[in-house]
Amino acid sequence: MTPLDLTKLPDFLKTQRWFAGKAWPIKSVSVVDHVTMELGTCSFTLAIIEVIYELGNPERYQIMARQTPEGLVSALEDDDCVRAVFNLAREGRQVASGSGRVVGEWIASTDSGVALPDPLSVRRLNVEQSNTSLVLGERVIVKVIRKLEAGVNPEYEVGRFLATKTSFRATPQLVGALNLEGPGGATLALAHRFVPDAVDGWKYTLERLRQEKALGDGFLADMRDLGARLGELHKAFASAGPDDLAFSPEPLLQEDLQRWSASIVGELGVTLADAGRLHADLEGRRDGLIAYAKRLAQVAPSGQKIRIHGDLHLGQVLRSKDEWLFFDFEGEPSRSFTARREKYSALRDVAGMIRSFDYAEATVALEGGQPRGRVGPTRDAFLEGYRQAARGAAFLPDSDEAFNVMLRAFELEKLLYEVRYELANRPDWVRIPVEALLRMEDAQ
Ligand SMILES: Nc1ncnc2c1ncn2[C@@H]1O[C@H](COP(=O)(O)OP(=O)(O)O)[C@@H](O)[C@H]1O
Ligand SMILES: O=P(O)(O)O[C@H]1O[C@H](CO)[C@@H](O[C@H]2O[C@H](CO)[C@@H](O)[C@H](O)[C@H]2O)[C@H](O)[C@H]1O
Repeated sequence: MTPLDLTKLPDFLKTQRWFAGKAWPIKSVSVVDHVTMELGTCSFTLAIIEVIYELGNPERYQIMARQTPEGLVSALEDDDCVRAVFNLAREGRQVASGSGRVVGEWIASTDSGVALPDPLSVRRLNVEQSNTSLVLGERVIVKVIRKLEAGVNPEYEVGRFLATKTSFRATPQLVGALNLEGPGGATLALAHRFVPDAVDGWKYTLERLRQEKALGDGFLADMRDLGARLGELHKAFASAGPDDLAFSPEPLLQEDLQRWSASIVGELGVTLADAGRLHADLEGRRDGLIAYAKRLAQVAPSGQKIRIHGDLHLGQVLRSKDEWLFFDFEGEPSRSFTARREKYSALRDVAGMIRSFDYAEATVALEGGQPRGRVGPTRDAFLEGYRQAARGAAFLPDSDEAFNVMLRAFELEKLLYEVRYELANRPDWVRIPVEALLRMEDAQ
């Protein structure tokens, strides 16, 4: 097989949808590890490359490509190669790499439900995404992970935990994975059950808000259900035994609350410094907002820290057959894997979803002046479902007051994250979290 022409990599990267560094001048690209894949009719190079920019931190990416006289071509454009990559996981095969090995894994306990058609069709998911997803036989969705981080991938770890250690099924089950073991170790691909005809929660909610000026009972019942499923997800996380160190619940201590509170105050400083130039009126809210974070440090500690979803919003749930399913457990993309794997208060996920209701209402209002005021009932229904499902759980704070103070502080934390996220990615959207910050009443 012709080796890859490394001098062509920067140009190749700039044409790839998943490449996050398009705006930055590249200084150099080097290969950290590679595998020559000779898989039946398909041959290509799987390479882990490191991109060094003129400015900023280096990034690692996975490419699966082959050299042709016309230039580099992605192997995933070839259906046979997609099937061959999938079969590495399906058959639990191993292939040596330059400094480690690629290990395929098929999760036996979920196998029985995945009857794959033969021949196995391949469909590319043409959506804006930071990875590359392919649907096989309309039964399995394989996500080839592009930007690689150091450490254990939370989406792999959580998917494996839920599929093998719990009976929680409100999620497309993880059925297989490809991991690179060795010095450049990383999760390379994940295979989940594909949910046909699913609509994501964001599209679903926007549609309902567009149609229903006054929210109907059906929509509020769906939101109650969403809350209940989240309560069950948290109960599944909290069910880990004491030997499962990555998942077992831990007591929530005063120092946790103090650490989280200090971190929110720090994020407030950074965020107002960035956003304050565009939205001068935010500065006047600084003290009022700091009070929310400070109240968090004064709460009497109760409940537990558990593993959580970590980046929960309406785009991270699917609606299919009148059921909600949670997916994409990779956590907030801007944080390190270590930070995303930390145990936290479950209320952080609750706050994330509540923020999404405000985003949905603001989006519909911007489209054509639909009335405001629908976040409150949506939030109430969602919280009612959550509290009912999680009632008596050891991970929840032991008083309503602590519940509310913590929830408000995590809503503020998410709002600040959203301001930074929007400034970096979608400046036109920054007004949504900024306006919500301006609306926050003074903490009691
Ligand atoms: N199991 C699944 N079944 C059906 N559709 C899915 C499934 N998982 C993901 N999707 C769809 O694929 C899109 C991209 O998946 P996601 O895991 O969010 O990729 P990325 O992390 O690259 O953004 C999602 O927005 C969703 O619409
Ligand atoms: O889905 P990702 O893991 O990439 O999450 C990131 O992008 C989200 C936007 O796509 C962002 O979510 C924010 O916008 C949503 C509407 O597009 C809204 O529903 C969310 O509530 C809001 O936070 C998310 O924060 C970011 O991590």
